[in-house]
Amino acid sequence: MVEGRDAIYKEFLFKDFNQAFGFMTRIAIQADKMDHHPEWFNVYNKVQITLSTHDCGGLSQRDVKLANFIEQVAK
Ligand SMILES: C[C@H](O)[C@H](O)[C@H]1CNC2=NC(N)=NC(=O)C2=N1
Repeated sequence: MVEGRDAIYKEFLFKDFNQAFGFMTRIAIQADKMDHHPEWFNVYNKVQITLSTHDCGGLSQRDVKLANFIEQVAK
């Protein structure tokens, strides 16, 4: 969870930038298909992702769905 707002957060670490960006690319394609986009920050091998639904000002099923997809890609 994120302090002070209804959102979920997770940090992912990879071997290098190529692995991190490949991960982001797969998420980006799925996110656009879902019309549900992450807030994220990347430095080299680190990707920090926050999910929330701006349209409802909190969490929705779409955040859970995208989070599950991200977990699968991270495996
Ligand atoms: C206009 C557009 O469909 C909306 O703004 C979509 C786009 N992507 C989105 N992504 C997220 N995370 N929350 C939203 O409410 C949202 N809304």
